[in-house]
Amino acid sequence: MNFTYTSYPNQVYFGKGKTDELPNILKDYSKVMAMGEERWEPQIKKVAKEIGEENLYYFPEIIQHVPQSLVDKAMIKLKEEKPDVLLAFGGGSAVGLAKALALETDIPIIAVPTTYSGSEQTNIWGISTEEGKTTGKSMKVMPKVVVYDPDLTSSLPLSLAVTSGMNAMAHLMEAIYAPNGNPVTRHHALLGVEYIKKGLEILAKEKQLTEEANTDIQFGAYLAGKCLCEVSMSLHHKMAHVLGGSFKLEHSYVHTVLQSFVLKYQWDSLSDEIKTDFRQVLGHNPAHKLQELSGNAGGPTDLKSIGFKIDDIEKAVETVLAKPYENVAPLDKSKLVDMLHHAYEGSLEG
Ligand SMILES: NC(=O)C1=CN([C@@H]2O[C@H](COP(=O)(O)OP(=O)(O)OC[C@H]3O[C@@H](n4cnc5c(N)ncnc54)[C@H](O)[C@@H]3O)[C@@H](O)[C@H]2O)C=CC1
Ligand SMILES: O=C(O)/C=C\C(=O)CC(=O)O
Repeated sequence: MNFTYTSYPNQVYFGKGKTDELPNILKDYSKVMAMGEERWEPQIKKVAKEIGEENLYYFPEIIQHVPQSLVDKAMIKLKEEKPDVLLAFGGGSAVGLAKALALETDIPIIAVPTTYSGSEQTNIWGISTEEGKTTGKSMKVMPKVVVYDPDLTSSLPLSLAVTSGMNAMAHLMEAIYAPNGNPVTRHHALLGVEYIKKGLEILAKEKQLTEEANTDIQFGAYLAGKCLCEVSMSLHHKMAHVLGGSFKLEHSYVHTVLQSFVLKYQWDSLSDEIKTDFRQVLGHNPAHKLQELSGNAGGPTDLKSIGFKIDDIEKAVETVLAKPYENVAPLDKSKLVDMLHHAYEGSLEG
């Protein structure tokens, strides 16, 4: 073996009811700026009550893909309130806003994820403007503590549980074949695939987010975020950021549909060892299996149904190629256009 591996430090609490530990986790800070949608106000207000209401300022506005205008608005409040810790309560969008603030201020983040996005485990930030989405990496945005409480993700509607689980699955997939991959990350990624696959199969069978499925997917999502942080993102994430950031499609839907088509695109360039790893966890046709995991659980399987326009294919590919991520398969414009046509129709044949 011959590899380089970087692990990223943070503390993880995982289990039902772990949110109750927040007052203790926050005890060394004097002022909390909490951000999260109104659905989490009761939980945030409960923390405020326990640490003293004057010690917590609550910012309830959250917008997906973190528009710069929202960051500016939250920054004005941050300067008034002078927090020494940011509490991100919610999905990747709440965590994303906290990251944008931390990037400029170096204030630490405590994250309480309520979806399976994995953002809470990464040093990756993303901010959108009219020109599209810019992403980058900085240790300033890596949450110091992450509290995974299945009691919070249990309220996810079935459809979102499927697509958010598939968002995490996409992180695992790109970690398995990352150009700068390593056996430690790959081992965790394969384990994550097993957990998420099991959870999604329960969703397909039971037609509801059972406690077992929720815990399986949430644990897989923790591993997925960790893996995403440890290696670089490739074609799939680049394409997803373009479709989400520039064409305003829903983040987890894009990830859900795209990944089977990108895996097919990459397949012939993967080593035999990596193909074997994929087959071990996803069966003889991993791309089909990924599509089936979403489709059988009622998730989307084509770009057409999630609002992508066929006329935008060329522009999307050009945007990807203008600033590509390093990728295992060569990036070829006509092949990428063809891939998006197949993804538009939801057809893995041909
Ligand atoms: N920087 C990183 O490493 C990563 C960043 N992201 C970013 O995160 C954003 C997407 O995050 P997501 O979590 O997919 O979406 P989100 O945070 O926008 O939430 C999606 C929807 O789910 C609802 N929701 C959240 N938790 C819920 C719950 N427990 N029960 C019921 N409804 C709930 C929200 O109200 C919202 O309508 C994107 O901007 C994406 O770029 C995503 C993954 C990794
Ligand atoms: O696409 C993902 O799920 C991973 C990374 C991002 O979304 C980057 C961001 O925070 O915008």
